[in-house]
This record gives sequence, C-alpha cells and structure tokens, in this order.
Amino acid sequence: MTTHPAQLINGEWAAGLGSEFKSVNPANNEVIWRANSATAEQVDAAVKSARNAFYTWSDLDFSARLEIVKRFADVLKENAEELAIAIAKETGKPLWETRTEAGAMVGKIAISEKAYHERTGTVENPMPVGRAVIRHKAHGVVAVFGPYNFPGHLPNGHIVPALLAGNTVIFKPSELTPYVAELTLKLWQQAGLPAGVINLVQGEVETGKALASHKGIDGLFFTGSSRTGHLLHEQYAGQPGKILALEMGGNNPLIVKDASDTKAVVHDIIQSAFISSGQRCTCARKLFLPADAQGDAILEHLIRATKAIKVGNFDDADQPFMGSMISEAAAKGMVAAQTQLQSLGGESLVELTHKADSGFVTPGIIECTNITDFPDEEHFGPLLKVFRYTDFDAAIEKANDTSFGLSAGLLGDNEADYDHFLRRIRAGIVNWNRPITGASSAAPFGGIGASGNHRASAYYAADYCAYPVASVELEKVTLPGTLSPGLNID
Ligand SMILES: NC(=O)C1=CN([C@@H]2O[C@H](COP(=O)(O)OP(=O)(O)OC[C@H]3O[C@@H](n4cnc5c(N)ncnc54)[C@H](O)[C@@H]3O)[C@@H](O)[C@H]2O)C=CC1
Ligand SMILES: O=C(O)CCC(=O)N[C@@H](CCC(=O)O)C(=O)O
Repeated sequence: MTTHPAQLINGEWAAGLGSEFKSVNPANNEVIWRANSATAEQVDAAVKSARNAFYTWSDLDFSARLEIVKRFADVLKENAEELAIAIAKETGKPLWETRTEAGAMVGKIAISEKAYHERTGTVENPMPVGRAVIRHKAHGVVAVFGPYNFPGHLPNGHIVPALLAGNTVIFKPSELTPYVAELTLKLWQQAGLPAGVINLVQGEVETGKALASHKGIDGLFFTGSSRTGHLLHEQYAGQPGKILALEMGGNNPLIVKDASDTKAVVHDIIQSAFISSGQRCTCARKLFLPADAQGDAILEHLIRATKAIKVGNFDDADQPFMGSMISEAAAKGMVAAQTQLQSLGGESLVELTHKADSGFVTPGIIECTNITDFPDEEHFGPLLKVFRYTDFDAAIEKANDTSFGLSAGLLGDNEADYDHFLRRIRAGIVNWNRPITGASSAAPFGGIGASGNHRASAYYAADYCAYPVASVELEKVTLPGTLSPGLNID
C-alpha cells in the first residue's frame, strides 16, 4: 500500500486508508500520481473537522475572510504556471487553455466578492419604529464535488463563494484529477486558510458516496454528469433542509440561418464543438444547417477546417487546438458513440479516430438528419452531429427536443430571427453570433431540465452559498404608542 498523504483533514495531510487509486497522463497512460482513497471514517473525520471550524470561520467579519481569499488569489498568481502544467498533464488539455483556466481561478475571487455583496450581503432599511435588516448566513458545512474537465476552475467556482459566505468545505475532486486538487489545497494552505475550513477527501466513487450520504453536511454543490447529479437528487429527496446545487451536462444545439460570413460561422462552430476536445458541458453537440446552397458551402468549409484541426501534446511548442481527451476509456467511448450513430443511419462526414494506447482522438462530424430515433445522450467529446433543415421553427423544435437545456446558439445576421430564437429556445445560456462555450463568470451559469436544478452557478453561486435572514429590530423593548384592540397591558 502506498502512503502518499493525499487527504487534507483538519489542516493535516494524511494517507488514505482505503484502496489505491492513481492518476495518469492521458496522452501516454503514464502514471503521474498514486495514493490511497479516503475511507468512510476519514470522510467522517473531515466533516467533523469542518464542523469544528465553522463558528470560528463564519464569525469572522466578511473583510477578514476576504483578506484570506484575496491572499489565495495572490498565491494562485504566483503559482499559475505550475498549476497550468499540472492541469495540462492530468487532463491532456493544451497549455494555452490551462493557462486560461488558472487565470479564471484568479478572476473568480474579485467576481465572487462583488456577487456576495450584490446577490447576498446585508441590506438595512429604516422603519417607523426600528429598522428592517436583510442578512445572509452561511449554511454550515458544505460538500463540493468537482468534474475532471476543469479540475481547477469549476470546483473553485463553488469553493470561493462558499468560503466568502462563511461556510466550511469538504472537497471531493474527480478521481481522474487528484493531483490538481492536491496542488490547489496546498495553495489554500499557503494563503493561510485556517485548519478545517477546507478539507480534501480523495478517492473513487465510494469516497464520493460516503461524503454525499454523510448526515453532517448541510449542503452539496455538484458539477458533473447528469447521471451522478440525478443519483444525488434522488438521494436528497425528502431532505428539504439541505441545499443541493447541481450543474450537469447538456445536449446543446447551434443553429445557422442567413449568416453571410462563412469563415466566421465555421470558426464559431469549431470553438463551440471542439474546444477542450469537446469536453465542455456547454459544447455544441447538434448543428442545424439550412438544406440549401449556403448550408452546403458552410458544411464543406467546416469539413475542411475540422480536418485541419491540430491535435497534439499539451506542451508541444507549436500548440495544438485539441489535446488528449481525459482518458483512453473516454476516447474509446467516443468511437463507440460514433459507431452507434452510424448503425442508426448516421453518415460520417469526418471520421473521429482514436490513437491506440492514449486518449487522443481526432474531431468528428456525423450527418444525422435521417436518424428517426436520435438518442438524447450527452456524448462528452469532439463529435458534432449535423442536421439539415428547411424550416426555422422546425429546427428550433428539434433543438428543443432534448431533456437537457444548458446552452444554445444562433449564428445568423437577422436580429428578428434571434429575437424569435431567444423566445422559443429552452436553455440557460443562449448566445447570438458567438460560440456557445466560454461562458462568463460574471453571469449566472446553469441550465434547465436534466442540466441542473435551478441553482445557477458562477455569478449566482452566492445565492446557494447562504440563506436569507429577515429581521425587524429595535434597540430596546418599547411599548407601541397604540395597542391592538382588545388589549390591556396595565
Ligand atoms: N453544468 C456544468 O457546470 C458542467 C457540467 N459538467 C458535466 O460533467 C461531466 C463530466 O464530469 P465527470 O467528472 O465525468 O462527472 P461525474 O459525474 O462522473 O463525477 C463528478 C464527481 O462526482 C463524483 N461521483 C461520481 N459518482 C458518484 C456517486 N454515485 N456518489 C457521489 N459522488 C459521485 C465523482 O467522484 C466526481 O467527484 C459531463 O457530463 C459534463 O457535461 C462539466 C463541467 C461543467
Ligand atoms: O463557472 C464559471 O465561472 C463560468 C462558467 C464556465 O466557466 N463555463 C465554461 C466551462 C464549463 C464547461 O463547459 O465545462 C464554458 O462555458 O466553457
């Protein structure tokens, strides 16, 4: 059994007492990290440590909590390159992209400070007698579950607002990205976050289950797959007192209509479908093109540009657009998805291919117009499905024919078309003439249907990190000038 101390409990790094698990560089399957997972007893110790730290942390003035969180921003900046390399090594994403991720983590701090005041904070109004005060209080101990595709930025989007609001945290990262999690927690320690305020429990699904089912947590903030999110939702049924924020996947449509600049259209389609090797929840999965000469020209150009996409190692001097997928298994899963669509009648326009013994795939495009029983599944990788349409309303209807509702976009020159699209489309992120990936941290981020449970993250994360308390207050108990009818207090 290895003894790498991968668990942070009450400010101390400890070796896990559960089974061994490891992290690999998906570009070549080389093991880059190994340790033992946290057992249910260790998860329990982490929850207790967060509970013990809660009053000390939440009793601090907001400014004192903010000072530590701002120090974390400074430490992040100082270590941004190390973090970007760690993310790249563990996820396969190219460095140009992981540097952006490290930068987004820094940017999250100022945005969360603003959101705390705007969305929560304290508001005081004078009353004829006394004052009315609206305050927001931390829930207590919250669990944060993170996905592998943005192992730094997306958990950070729950952790920073949760800490600013006064909660204490137990973080369970994806088992595919434990190294990034460990590094991030070391940076929190460097920033001077007191022991127990954030705890790290690492491991596979069993560790996640032990945390999610622990009676001692007051809330759970999750970013990950719709399947796991649904399991958690079922698990939390009948517990209205616990706050559950779910950010899940999508099956996102992009419609093109009357767009004159073909090159710009192709660019925005590629940025929407293939960035991060298609491993963003906001990625376009379905492309609706008009069944006319303009649609033909766009498709022909898109096929050419897709075949020219550079795929390569995260640290190639000449940076690729796409790196490796998260794992060889994920890459094989995309090949299987393509085969399934082909068997249903899909026609490959650009074949997605897998490089053996690695997570590398090339981007694929598959024409699916004639599939009658199109599966409503999120294929989390670079496989774009194309549908040709003759009627705009029918295309919107087909775009809405999904249980998900995360992102959607229209590429087209007519504002009236966009107004109509905006009114009809069902999604939490709706863009016009912009890629549908790359959502802003300064806006709410979340979807409807199977994409979330109406607890938007990013700018609105402040909302689920605290509960409102309404008070009417008077400094001294005072008899009202006029008593209610029928009262005699003498
Ligand atoms: N809407 C959003 O904000 C985003 C959603 N995603 C979605 O995340 C998915 C990719 O991330 P993955 O890491 O594969 O997600 P996942 O659902 O497999 O894992 C997420 C976390 O849940 C834990 N977990 C898994 N099963 C569990 C269980 N039964 N009980 C408790 N914990 C459990 C994992 O260990 C991990 O920490 C995609 O579906 C993507 O669309 C990714 C990024 C953003
Ligand atoms: O959480 C935020 O601060 C903003 C949302 C965000 O960063 N979204 C990214 C990545 C999420 C994903 O798709 O996995 C995006 O929209 O590209």
